[in-house]
Amino acid sequence: KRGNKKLPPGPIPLPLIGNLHNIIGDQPHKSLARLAQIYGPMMSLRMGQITTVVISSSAVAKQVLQKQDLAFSSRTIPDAIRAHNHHQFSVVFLPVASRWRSLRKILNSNLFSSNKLDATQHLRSQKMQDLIGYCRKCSQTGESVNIGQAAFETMINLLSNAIFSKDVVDPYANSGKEFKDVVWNVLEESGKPNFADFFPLLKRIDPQGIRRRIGKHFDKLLHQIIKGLVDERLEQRRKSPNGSRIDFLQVMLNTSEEDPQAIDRNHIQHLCLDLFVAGTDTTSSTLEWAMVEVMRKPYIMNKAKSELADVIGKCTIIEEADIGRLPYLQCIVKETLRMHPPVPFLIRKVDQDVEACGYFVPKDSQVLVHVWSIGHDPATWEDPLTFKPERFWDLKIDVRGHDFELIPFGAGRRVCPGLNLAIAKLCTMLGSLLNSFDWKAEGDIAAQDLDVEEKFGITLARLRPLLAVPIPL
Ligand code: HEM
Repeated sequence: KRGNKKLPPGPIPLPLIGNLHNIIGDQPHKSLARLAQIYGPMMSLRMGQITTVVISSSAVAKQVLQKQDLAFSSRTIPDAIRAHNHHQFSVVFLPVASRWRSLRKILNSNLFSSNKLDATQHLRSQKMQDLIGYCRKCSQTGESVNIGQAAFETMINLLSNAIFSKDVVDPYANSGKEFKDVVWNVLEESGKPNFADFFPLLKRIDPQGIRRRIGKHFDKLLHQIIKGLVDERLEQRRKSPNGSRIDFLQVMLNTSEEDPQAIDRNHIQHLCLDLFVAGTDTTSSTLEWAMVEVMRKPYIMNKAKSELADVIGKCTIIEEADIGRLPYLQCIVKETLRMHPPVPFLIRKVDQDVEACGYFVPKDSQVLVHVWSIGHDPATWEDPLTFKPERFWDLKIDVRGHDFELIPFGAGRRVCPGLNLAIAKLCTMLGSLLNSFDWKAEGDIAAQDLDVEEKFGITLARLRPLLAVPIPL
């Protein structure tokens, strides 16, 4: 309590563990949504020793992410992320200050601006052809495609082409497995619950703790694989200083030479790691959910296929320029992001005492904006548990962080910088898969019976990978 302002309401914490018993389990997003129905859209809990404020309505989200954005713009740093001091270099975890600003500016101007995205469209189109080629090969042998994994590999190569102008994974030859596996290991370790995050005192007993576990994967990705790619480029630049290649690595190295304050060698490597970690699993698990939902409902599958056939023509790969003419496809992608946001909570922190919505939020509180709950709020969404792309026909709610009823990419100054790329890729991957093949579930399962069980980790993925057999049209 401060003055006449109190902490938001919440369940009574137990000694030591606080409210961990209220949320522990494999579905913490659902446990927190249930608690919010009792305690309201702004509630407080103790997660071990950490005061946590959970925001579960669009109105309160708008207050903290738009009106008081700066006060809520830091992030809690999980202990794992301190391995190799990643938090001191990472655009995802740096506080909103000059270093973070210059990294965001480099990303926005040189990788994600609409001009840059237009100019690099052909590279991504090639990766779509690789994905469809891979599915075609599976269709000839009758093999199933692990949709999430195929999309994960596609995203890795798509990013590696934008950054390094090369593929780092070859799904046909199963080479480049190391790169893919290391990115996956980093993701998996970062998603594991870690008691040191709830009980900072534990860090005194074992200061390295989880960092040892994740550290070796960070080390491999940062100091061996990414460093190797950067070294290789520096060598090429030495040999031919007037080389004409302009990819994101080249831009970062040029910027670093002109203004070492803006970005240095360490930041370049950590930024590459950030992009592979933030941009791959988020996009591939959303695509997997979209395929599951479409396969479960034949009327959605047929409607999407007939839109694609009418507008683009059957068996054609979808280009980014086509997306504007495919409104139903866009509705499917938005509905997937509403039902299955890969990032169920925005994780923020306040660095000072703050007052918001009449409550007191003490310095260093963790703040969770409950994206999943907001997207399932029955006050906004009729029949929220049903997958219904049609709801977006006449609805002017978008996913880009301006409409607080649906914020799968976050909002405010920390909004996801890769959102336009992610939306474009979700539409082109889904559209191309649907337009090139019919799909059936592997084994004896009827597509309509595919389950929607979730696995809570670094992303909210499907519990079992979707294995689907492509049938040539
Ligand atoms: C479906 C795909 C994606 C989803 C749902 C998603 C979602 C998010 C969310 C919720 C945040 C936190 C925003 C906040 O706190 O307000 C975020 C941050 C971020 N995302 Fe994405 N993202 C996706 C794809 C991508 C891609 C493709 C990239 C880049 C290649 C990317 C790069 C980043 C980065 C660098 C941040 C940290 C931004 C910062 O803290 O300043 N994301 N994303």
